[in-house]
Amino acid sequence: MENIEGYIGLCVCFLGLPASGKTFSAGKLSRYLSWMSVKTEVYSSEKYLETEYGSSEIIPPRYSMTKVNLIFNDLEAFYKEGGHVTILDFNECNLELRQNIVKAAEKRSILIMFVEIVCTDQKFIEENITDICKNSPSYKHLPLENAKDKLREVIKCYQKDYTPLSEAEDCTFVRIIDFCNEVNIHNIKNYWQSRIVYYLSNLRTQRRSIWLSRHGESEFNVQGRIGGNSGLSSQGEKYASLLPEYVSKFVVGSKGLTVWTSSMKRTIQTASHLDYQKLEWKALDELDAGIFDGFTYDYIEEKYPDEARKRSYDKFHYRYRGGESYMDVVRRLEPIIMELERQGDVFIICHQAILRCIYGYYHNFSLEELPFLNVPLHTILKLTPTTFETLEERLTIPVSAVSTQRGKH
Ligand SMILES: O=P(O)(O)OC[C@H]1O[C@@](CO)(OP(=O)(O)O)[C@@H](O)[C@@H]1O
Repeated sequence: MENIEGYIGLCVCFLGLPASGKTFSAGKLSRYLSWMSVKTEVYSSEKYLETEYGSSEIIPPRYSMTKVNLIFNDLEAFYKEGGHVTILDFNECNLELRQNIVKAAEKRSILIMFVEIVCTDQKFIEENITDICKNSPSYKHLPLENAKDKLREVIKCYQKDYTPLSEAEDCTFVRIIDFCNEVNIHNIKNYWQSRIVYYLSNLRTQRRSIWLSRHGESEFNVQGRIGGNSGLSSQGEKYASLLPEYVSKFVVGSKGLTVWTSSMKRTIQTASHLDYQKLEWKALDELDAGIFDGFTYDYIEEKYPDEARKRSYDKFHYRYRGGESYMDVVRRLEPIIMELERQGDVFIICHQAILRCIYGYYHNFSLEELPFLNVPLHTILKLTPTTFETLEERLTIPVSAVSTQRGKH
């Protein structure tokens, strides 16, 4: 991330009532930025209230100037160690808190951007209340029904002095109302702020899943060759022909399903028996192995030992001569991620390196870990992002296939 002129870093400050979907959006934004190589950290502002929270008192504690300064001292330390973006998640939205934040940020040359999340969907709020009460350190020690009553009371308290952001405040903000049905933007100053607005205004906070699979085993997989555009092996064909049966069982609500494939033969063949709307994406094509396309790993090690060494030394950044690195793949997958965040039921059939990058985004793996993630052939993954983690189910289809997983060496 390039420096933001005149500032030591950017702080994205989420405001809104508890259970409105803020923590989900803040977590997703953090994952997205980290995946795009922007060093990002979420600071749970609640942590700074710990001593008072969890008592039998319903009136929630407030962030005094002293507390806001404590938070900002930590943010400052993060930027000084090379961090780029911090994300704060406040369970309230009032003028005094904003003024304290602006003061603390100005003093330290931190650029502030507010994100106000508004939700009026009672069903969604109630689901979130349950989720928070089961998972949040402030509530999970209480019996569920007591915790829910307490949180509802806390929400009422925060509602009393809720002041929406206003153009008159002269600060940068985006207000997202009811899952992006309405988005208000004010005073965006630079490239990263506009990227963040774009991401957040595509993000659907309602619970939904995506399904992922590699193509069926290919002829090249059997021969241990990388890249290429070969067709499916006989085992791969079997996988493709069984897919409709498993997809109809495993993919809930599959009527409106869209199947995304790459533009390569092996993914298109794998999807060929599926009777759903299909979309081909060039951006989902496998990592380009450049001049090594079609080679085996043994051959590369024998003929190009330096290249093999460089790749095993830093697999994420290593770019094949005339081809791509995993980092390049992440860059080209960004529009796919953006589109996925907007869409409903999607089943993606793609390739090993591509799947590792998408999977890593949803599970928040570090970039260095992506090239080693295990995504076996003939397995459907169902990922369901929630506020606190991405839930995963794996369905292995009983058709044997070679393993193409290689450990670190
Ligand atoms: O990054 P590594 O572990 O080499 O794996 C990526 C490779 O996975 C493969 C299989 O080995 O994907 P795919 O099955 O989609 O063909 C190669 O084409 C590709 O080069």
